[in-house]
Amino acid sequence: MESKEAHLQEQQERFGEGDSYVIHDVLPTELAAEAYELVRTTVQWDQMLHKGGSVPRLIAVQGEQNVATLVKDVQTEQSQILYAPLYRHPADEQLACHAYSAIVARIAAVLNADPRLTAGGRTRLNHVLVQHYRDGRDLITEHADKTLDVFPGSVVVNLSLGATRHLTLRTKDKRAVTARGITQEQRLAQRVELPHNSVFVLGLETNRCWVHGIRPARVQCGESDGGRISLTFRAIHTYETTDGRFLFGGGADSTAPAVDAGSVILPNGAKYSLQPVIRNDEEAADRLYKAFSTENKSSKLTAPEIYRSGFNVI
Ligand SMILES: O=C(O)CCC(=O)C(=O)O
Ligand SMILES: [Fe+2]
Repeated sequence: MESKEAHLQEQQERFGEGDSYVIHDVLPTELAAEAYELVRTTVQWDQMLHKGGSVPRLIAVQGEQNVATLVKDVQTEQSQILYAPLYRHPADEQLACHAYSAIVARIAAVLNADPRLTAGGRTRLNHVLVQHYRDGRDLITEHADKTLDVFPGSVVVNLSLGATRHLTLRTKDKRAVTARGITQEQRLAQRVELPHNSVFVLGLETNRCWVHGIRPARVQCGESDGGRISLTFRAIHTYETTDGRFLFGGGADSTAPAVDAGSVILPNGAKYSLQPVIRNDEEAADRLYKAFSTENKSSKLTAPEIYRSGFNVI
């Protein structure tokens, strides 16, 4: 049994740096049949603004909400505080993170039960960016996913529902390619087919060295003009209290001056000090934007080198 599975895994086509691949027929048949319509009709869609314009697709953000124990250092009294994962990426304003809706929670439960998607159970897909490509014209431009808030060692899990589209992968740097005895420096490109009910697993090494995007459908080449919904699940290790006042965790600035906001103890026992969220600080927002832009371009720098001590700006 085990060797058959290992054999199948070996045969699987690998993309990017070899840590990325497609898994087909991920959701059980019944769930796969109703998921597209249920997500489309029940999710609260938003328009996302980037550089003053609407991006060409609809977006919704959801995450697992949990209750932590709030501990004030000077008091013995404890209270409870609600928090949710925080995933920061370039947008004029971060969209509100809603609790997992019923259909998204059902999908997340299936994905979280698969050890390939959770680093063998060590990480948890606690956040999703849901995107509706309404027809073949909607797209996402090439980018690297922003890993400031992503759990190191996790994978990005991108579930496709509806019409088949293709994801384009392209190396950030030129690489030496030899064809017919001639060596040239060029950016490599790969095309990944994303049919209904497939998951594209994006490994973080591929994300460091390659950008990815979804181009408009090539209808004349047989691609469908129909709607597609992608659910990009991530394991996030930065959190925001749902009152919007504090953040904590992996992507928060660990060197910020201590405040007496107290600490939180999560259900798993982990303890973090609360950092006040910084808003409307152009200088801080600009530094974060520059770091995002570096992640789009650099294959040399790792996330800790790009984001250093973290950020408290949203
Ligand atoms: O829709 C897709 O499959 C890609 C989504 C994506 O790349 C992202 O949300 O970062
Ligand atoms: Fe992406």
